[in-house]
This record gives sequence, C-alpha cells and structure tokens, in this order.
Amino acid sequence: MVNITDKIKDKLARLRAQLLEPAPGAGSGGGSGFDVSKSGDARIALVGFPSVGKSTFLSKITKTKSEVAAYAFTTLTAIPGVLEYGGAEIQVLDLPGIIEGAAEGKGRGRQVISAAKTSDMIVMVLDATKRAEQRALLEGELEAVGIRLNRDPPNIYLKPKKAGGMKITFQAPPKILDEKMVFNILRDYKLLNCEVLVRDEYATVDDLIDVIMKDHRKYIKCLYVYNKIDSISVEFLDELAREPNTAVMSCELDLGIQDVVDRCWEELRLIRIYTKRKGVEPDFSEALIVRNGSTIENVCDQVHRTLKETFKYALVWGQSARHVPQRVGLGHVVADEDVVSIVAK
Ligand SMILES: Nc1nc2c(ncn2[C@@H]2O[C@H](COP(=O)(O)OP(=O)(O)OP(=O)(O)O)[C@@H](O)[C@H]2O)c(=O)[nH]1
Ligand SMILES: [K+]
Ligand SMILES: [Mg+2]
Repeated sequence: MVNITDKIKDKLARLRAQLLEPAPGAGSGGGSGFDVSKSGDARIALVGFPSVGKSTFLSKITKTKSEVAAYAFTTLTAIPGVLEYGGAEIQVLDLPGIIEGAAEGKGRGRQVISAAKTSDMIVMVLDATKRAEQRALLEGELEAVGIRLNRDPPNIYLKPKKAGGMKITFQAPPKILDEKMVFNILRDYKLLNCEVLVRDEYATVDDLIDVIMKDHRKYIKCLYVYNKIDSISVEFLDELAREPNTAVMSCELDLGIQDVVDRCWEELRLIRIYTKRKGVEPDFSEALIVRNGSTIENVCDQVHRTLKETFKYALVWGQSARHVPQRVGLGHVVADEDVVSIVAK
C-alpha cells in the first residue's frame, strides 16, 4: 500500500531527479532563470554548491524560511526573501545548489546561473570544510555564461560602422594583442566595418571578445562567503579570511552573519537620500534609495514620475555639496546621506 508520505517522497524524488537533468532546451539556448519578479532596491543572489548553507543563511537574514536539510538539492527553486538595511529593501534570492557542468545545463544549472545574472550582486556561499577548488569551479561556471565577477569592462572602445573597413588603433604599444590578432577576431565576429581603440596595453583576446559580446556580458560584484567555520581550525580560518573579497561565517553558531550583511551593503553601494521641504527639518526616518552614481534627476524620478517637468533647481546638503546648501541642476551626482530639497517652477 502506498501512503501519502510515500507519494510526497516520490514526487520530491522526481523533482530532484529533474534538477539533475538538463532543462528542456538547455545546453544550447539561454535558459531564462526562475519566475521571480524583482522587487526592492537591489537584488542579491546566493550561489553555491549543494548543502553549503544558502538556505540557512537566507533564513537568518530575512523573515523568509527556506527549507534546510543535510541532503543535496533541498532547495528546488528560487526562494526570495527581503533584507532590510539602512532604510533599503534588498531582495535576496536563495537558489538551488549548482554543480560542475552547470553552465552546460547540468542540474538546471543554467536556470540558476541565469537568475544570478539578473542580480546586482552575487554572494558565493562556500563550505569551509570542503576542498579549495570549489571557488574556482563555480567561478568557471559563471564565467562560461558571461558573468564577470569583481571586474570592470575591458578598456577597449569599439564602434561598429556601416562602411569604411576596420580602423584599429592602440593607445600604447600593446603587450599581448597585435593588429593582426585584433583584425582576425573582428573578422571572425563579422565586424568588417568598425573602429577599435585599445586603451589598455595589457588587453587580451578574451577582453576584446568581451567587448564584442558586450550585450551578453554582465559585470557583477561578488562576495565570497565561507560558511561552517565552526568546523575548521583557527589557522585555516585565518587563511580563508585573508582572501580578497571574502568573508567567513557560521550560520550554526551565529558568527560573522552581521559582518557579511554589512559587506553586502558596502558592495551594493546604494545611496540614501533624505528629502527636505522648505522651512522644515529633513525627514531622516525615511530614505529614498538610489544607485551609486545617481543624479538629482534619478532622485526626482524616485519621488514622482512627473516631478522633473516642474523642476527648477535643487538644494543639496551633504558629502556631494561643495558648500551647503549647494544649488544644483538635474545632472548633479548625489552621495550617500545627502539631504535634497527640490524647488519647483
Ligand atoms: N556545521 C555547520 N553546518 C551548517 C551551517 N550552516 C548550515 N549548516 C548545515 O548544512 C546543511 C545544508 O544547509 P542548507 O541551508 O540546506 O544548504 P543549501 O546550500 O541551501 O543546500 P541546497 O538547497 O541543497 O543546495 C544543513 O544540515 C545545515 O544545518 C554552519 O554554519 N555550520
Ligand atoms: K541542503
Ligand atoms: Mg537550499
């Protein structure tokens, strides 16, 4: 006789088996991620091998409870949670574990990586008790689908043209590329008419390809987080903590969690703007959240879609102001914790 529990177990087993198979159309196509709409001021994706503690971490930092268990592929889909920080709401996506070969569609990996590609930041959760190669392996999987971690776009200018052939210029004598190589690559990508200016003397073939394929590349901040430090030696812990862009934690012992959250906030570089009405003290209880590099125009858009139309000037107090208050236009770039007063026509 089959009881209900067996039926559920059977269903789960089938779902898990699916996770280990390529998704329909995976391998060649893009894979579209999971159907979770973006919300809040930014999105962080939790990426890692199975059972490193991604769901445990999500449950610690948000009110969402994502299933935690000792077996691989406990999480079967993207589970969104909301992290509240400094007046901002950050969406944190708990994702199924990915395995080697994910980029080729193994284990629904493509779907997971596509979801990661939509994020503003990746938190790569690693198991401090597991082999060191896990980090490079995961990086390789993300690289393979065009994600570039903690890197800037290559310093190469490329402009496709309608006619006129190729114009290739090097700002300084190149150390790795040469004109023939650039010519051949451009030809391979059928860019027969274009202008190229290589500004970085150390630019590589891969850099040039990244620039050619720029619509398929995404430059994302990544924080490497080693979990389960309760189970390693102090010496090894010290070694891990010294790696660049790295934090260490133990979800089990509640160690280092706040540090990871603080580091995420720093890396996201979100900006809090306090608005002020004329003759009234600024309202510090509620911040407008804009992205790093935002202008007064972006601030206006955040307040109301049509505010720009009646905009006359803005007064700014804070780090971005040369003197306080500074009278500025729509193009003024704001800084974290600026106070802004918008004056309408
Ligand atoms: N020792 C130790 N175990 C932990 C820690 N954090 C989580 N775990 C355990 O690790 C196991 C896996 O945790 P999950 O949160 O399910 O891991 P996951 O990465 O979400 O796993 P998948 O969804 O299967 O990919 C569970 O048994 C947790 O209790 C930790 O800091 N230390
Ligand atoms: K698990
Ligand atoms: Mg999980």
